[in-house]
Amino acid sequence: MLFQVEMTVKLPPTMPADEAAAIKAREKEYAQELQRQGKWRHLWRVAGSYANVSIFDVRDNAELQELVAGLPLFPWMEISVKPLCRHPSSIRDDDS
Ligand SMILES: O=C(O)C[C@H]1C=CC(=O)O1
Repeated sequence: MLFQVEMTVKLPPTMPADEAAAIKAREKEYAQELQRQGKWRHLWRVAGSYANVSIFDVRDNAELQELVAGLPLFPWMEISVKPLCRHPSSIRDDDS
């Protein structure tokens, strides 16, 4: 199942820089591992903001919840999710 996930990161300005850097490093490792596994299919920065638009390819809603809740930055994110299905005019083979 494909989902569009939008994540906006809101770290408190009072968080010490080294703590923020450590969380971001763990986040990067986690995100890259899910990309290698094919579960996090696309990851795009929303220009001009600390936000991304992502496409997840997961078994079901429960797996999406598990993966997203496991993000090291999860406690400081606003997240919105939209379920996707194949567009009838798409010419891409990997859209479903
Ligand atoms: O930077 C972000 O958009 C937040 C998060 C998503 C992947 C990652 O490495 O960090």
